Amino acid sequence: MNIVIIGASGYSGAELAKLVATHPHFQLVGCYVSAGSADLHKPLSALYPEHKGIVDLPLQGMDENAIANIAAQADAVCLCTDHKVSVELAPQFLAHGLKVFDLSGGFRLADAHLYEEFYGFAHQHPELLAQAVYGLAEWHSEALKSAQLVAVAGCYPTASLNALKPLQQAGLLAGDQQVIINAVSGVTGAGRKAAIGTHFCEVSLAPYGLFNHRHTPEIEQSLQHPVLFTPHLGNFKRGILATIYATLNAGVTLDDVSSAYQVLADEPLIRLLGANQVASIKGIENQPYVDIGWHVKGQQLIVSAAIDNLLKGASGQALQCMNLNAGLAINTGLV
Ligand SMILES: NC(=O)C1=CN([C@@H]2O[C@H](COP(=O)(O)OP(=O)(O)OC[C@H]3O[C@@H](n4cnc5c(N)ncnc54)[C@H](OP(=O)(O)O)[C@@H]3O)[C@@H](O)[C@H]2O)C=CC1
Ligand SMILES: CC(=O)N[C@@H](CCC(=O)OP(=O)(O)O)C(=O)O
Repeated sequence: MNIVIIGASGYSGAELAKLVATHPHFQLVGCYVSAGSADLHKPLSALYPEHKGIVDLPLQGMDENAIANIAAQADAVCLCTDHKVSVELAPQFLAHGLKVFDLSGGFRLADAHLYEEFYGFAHQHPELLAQAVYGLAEWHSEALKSAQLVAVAGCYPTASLNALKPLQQAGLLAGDQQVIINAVSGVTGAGRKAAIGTHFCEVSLAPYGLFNHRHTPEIEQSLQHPVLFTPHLGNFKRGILATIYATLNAGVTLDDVSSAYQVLADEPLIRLLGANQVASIKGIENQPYVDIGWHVKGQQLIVSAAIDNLLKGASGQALQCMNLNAGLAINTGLV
């Protein structure tokens, strides 16, 4: 596949550019930013010196000729752009027959009305929501093989869902109890553009998005179980640690929980740390995995799950989806 990345100068786009450029079967044929970008024409490696010799392609602008130029040279585009930009761009590429892998939340929710409530805009292409395949790679591998439009799963949902879906699927979670998810993200989760809230000297561990973060409906849609999700911003660069509290059905044992996780045992990018183990940021920084550990006391369950937000939470998982779509092993180019 010849691949173009839009939003290549951002944190997830730059990470994905490196993964595609070093992939054994994909070719990176273009890197794009907005038409008025301050980084126009610079090689990506001028912004990210660690990419030197790996991705030296220049950043091109999304001007009026860009869509046609990209359609002439690429088989697929990766949208590493803001949700609203992705919603605007995706249909234009689909109309040219290109595959679209969108890293934003623009196509993740099935109910268009939720976009007004949780994203703050009315969705302009609700007809595409039913067509989009949710890119939680390990859980939708069959549908991803033939998808034209992939809505790569969000970062917090990726950690939370891989930790909870095995238990939900095995019927272990008490149906009348909310699951509580407290998750801490590094600052790269907020993107590259400067803002006072993510300024190094201003960041202090604190919750945000209480009761209204857009990942709540995304998690609930896939889990089919109510959650109380609270994200936190931490003063570190990359990684997400989710600590999850749930009530188990009466009689469920630690062994039952451990057995339920075996559904993921053969997945190369999921590391089951096991019972009485905890996941950590250190374990997954710059790694493409999700790490999961669990503890049980009576009916109480605590699960910890960790991912690198820019890899398993964004570009790594996008590459997993692209691998499946191209008929390759899910971990090609990752491990
Ligand atoms: N960071 C993370 O951990 C994760 C991010 N995501 C999602 O991925 C997407 C990108 O996030 P992130 O990498 O953090 O964002 P950044 O803010 O770091 O990067 C955004 C990129 O989009 C470019 N851009 C802005 N406007 C346009 C436009 N109109 N046309 C083309 N390119 C444009 C920017 O360049 P310029 O402004 O110079 O044009 C930049 O390259 C978001 O939707 C985010 O929600 C998903 C999972 C995790
Ligand atoms: C720390 C921080 O700000 N994180 C972002 C989530 C990361 C992201 O970009 O969200 P998606 O995975 O939905 O694309 C936020 O809470 O909005």
